[in-house]
Amino acid sequence: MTELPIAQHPVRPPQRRIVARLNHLLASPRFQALAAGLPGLRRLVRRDGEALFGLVAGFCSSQALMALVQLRIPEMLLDAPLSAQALGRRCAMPPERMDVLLRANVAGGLLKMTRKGDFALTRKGAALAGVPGLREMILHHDVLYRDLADPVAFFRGETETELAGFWPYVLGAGAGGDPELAARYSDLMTQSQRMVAADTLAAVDLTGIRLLMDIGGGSGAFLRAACDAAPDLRGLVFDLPEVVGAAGADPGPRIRAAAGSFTSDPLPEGADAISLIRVLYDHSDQTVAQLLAKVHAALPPGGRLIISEPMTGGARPSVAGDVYFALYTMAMRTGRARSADRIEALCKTAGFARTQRRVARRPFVTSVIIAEKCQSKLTDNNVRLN
Ligand SMILES: C[S@@+](CC[C@H](N)C(=O)[O-])C[C@H]1O[C@@H](n2cnc3c(N)ncnc32)[C@H](O)[C@@H]1O
Repeated sequence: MTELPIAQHPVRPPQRRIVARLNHLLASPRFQALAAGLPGLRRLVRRDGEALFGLVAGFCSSQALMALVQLRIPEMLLDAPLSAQALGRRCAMPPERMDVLLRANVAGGLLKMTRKGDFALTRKGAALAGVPGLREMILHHDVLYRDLADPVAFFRGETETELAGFWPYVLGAGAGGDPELAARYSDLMTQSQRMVAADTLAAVDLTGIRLLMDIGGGSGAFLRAACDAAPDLRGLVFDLPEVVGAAGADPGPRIRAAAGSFTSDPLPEGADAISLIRVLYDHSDQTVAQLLAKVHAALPPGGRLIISEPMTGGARPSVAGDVYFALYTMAMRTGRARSADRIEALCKTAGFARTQRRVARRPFVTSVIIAEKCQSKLTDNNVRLN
């Protein structure tokens, strides 16, 4: 590993000197030891230390969670608490090792211990067993975990990531062309789509929309939920041929499907609103700019574009957006998680008159932006509504 030189700052303005001194003081083991004993600072030092240790140990917690999920322990505990011995027997694991696994998940807040010493689900643990798609999402993280094994190489872009192969569809129409893989991906997406659809529809008013085209709509789960919410709505799924034609694909009543690639084919006509649900973050800025321009051209005056996907926190980085989704999309190697500001800017460059952010219920599930095409055919002034 190459040793990098520590940055040198020959001349620092006074404010920076103060910040630098403070940083050096906080980094000094002597100060840390002293502060840990001082009544005023003790709590602060302990809180910082615990937070730091949480980050240091985070990968162990994630793997303890993975084992819990792989072994289906949350499902086994749904009806009643069980002992480490009983769970060990069911999972072919020595009881003392099972005890370590269970305790790690007690520390993680998913399990709790009963007075008898058995293990039971906490509220979060029960949710883990019930949230659609969460189990599948955790299980496929073994791929991302391997991709992150050499983090410096990963961040430098030197890793041949496995995740890029897991989602071959993002490489463009025709890539992969494997119906079994397409069905597996659609299944994982459909599971989590229910939550994304619910949160998107809670943030969006579909009144007045007659035909909603969901580009990259997969198996049509979002449109089914949208049609349930708006009885007069019809839907059109536009997705790659191997997704639209996957075995058993049936988007449902009032929904048609059209096969094609938004990178190389024209978009179907006639929709008065278009949705892009978890599509933009799979693609480069260039592809997104071209797609948004196509969407803008396909909409009638006043037509709306609904964008829903997890976003980064912009000036306030978040764990969901800037740790999980940013690294995930980086491992996919074709796209990136973007902030709401960035997506709005791309919409405006594509010609949209107005953009509006909608408060999403759970930003770790999705965030929503509505972009509106100008009512008249004249060029608009790019107004932002907030
Ligand atoms: C992350 S999935 C999201 C699926 C669905 N919207 C959801 O939220 O569950 C991205 C979708 O975009 C589709 N897609 C990717 N590239 C495409 C392209 N060039 N043309 C049309 N659809 C594409 C994929 O097949 C996939 O269904």
